[in-house]
Amino acid sequence: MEVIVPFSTDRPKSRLSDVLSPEERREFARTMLDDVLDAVDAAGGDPRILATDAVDVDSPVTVDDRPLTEAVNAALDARLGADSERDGSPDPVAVVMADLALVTPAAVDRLFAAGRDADVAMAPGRGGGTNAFVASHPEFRVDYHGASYLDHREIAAEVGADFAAVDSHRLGTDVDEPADLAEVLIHGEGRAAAWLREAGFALDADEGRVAVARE
Ligand SMILES: Nc1nc2c(ncn2[C@@H]2O[C@H](COP(=O)(O)OP(=O)(O)OP(=O)(O)O)[C@@H](O)[C@H]2O)c(=O)[nH]1
Ligand SMILES: C[C@H](OP(=O)(O)O)C(=O)O
Repeated sequence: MEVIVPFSTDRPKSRLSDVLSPEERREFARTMLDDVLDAVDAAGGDPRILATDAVDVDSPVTVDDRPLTEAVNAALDARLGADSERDGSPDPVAVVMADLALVTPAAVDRLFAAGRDADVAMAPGRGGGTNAFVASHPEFRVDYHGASYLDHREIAAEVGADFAAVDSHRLGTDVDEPADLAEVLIHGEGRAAAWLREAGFALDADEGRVAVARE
């Protein structure tokens, strides 16, 4: 299955600016991208990075500097279309964000399986975002930001697409804020977790909810 992986090269991960410098945020975003690409590959997916600028990586890259929603919708137009000459449904296409540092091949495989049974199968992120989905309905399009998971469920209903929620801790954990780094240190098995340890981050379980501290 083709898997579009949106990736912003322009001031990535700004919500981590209290704990990482601009150069570190670029490096960390890149390690998360590499983890996502490895998991997609290992699950038998065919990743294509949809980036705001050139990225030096072993998978194909499409550069589109429009805002996220427009760029993803252009990719969906090209793949799902509303092509009246096509027989049956379009092939499913997945969109998986590049900041899912806990993702594993098994988690991607579950997403693919759900996408074979529903017109739209979607993994919400914490806080109501949309971390990953598979769509095979010709009219499904995205509207990211805010509680986009709820908006996407509504869009699916409006176009008459069956919708399935994919309940997954690994797909549901996008790394946006310093508190999310604790999840990466607790559950991460890839390069992002190793990068954080190398950069001096460790769990801080002294008070209340487990957080991270840097040496
Ligand atoms: N192609 C593309 N990808 C984007 C864009 N904005 C964000 N992304 C990617 O979409 C995913 C979710 O991004 P966000 O967490 O909303 O934004 P971010 O830039 O990573 O982080 P913040 O600056 O903290 O909001 C990540 O994989 C980003 O790399 C964009 O304008 N275009
Ligand atoms: C792109 C956006 O990501 P978040 O800001 O929730 O990380 C969303 O999922 O709609």
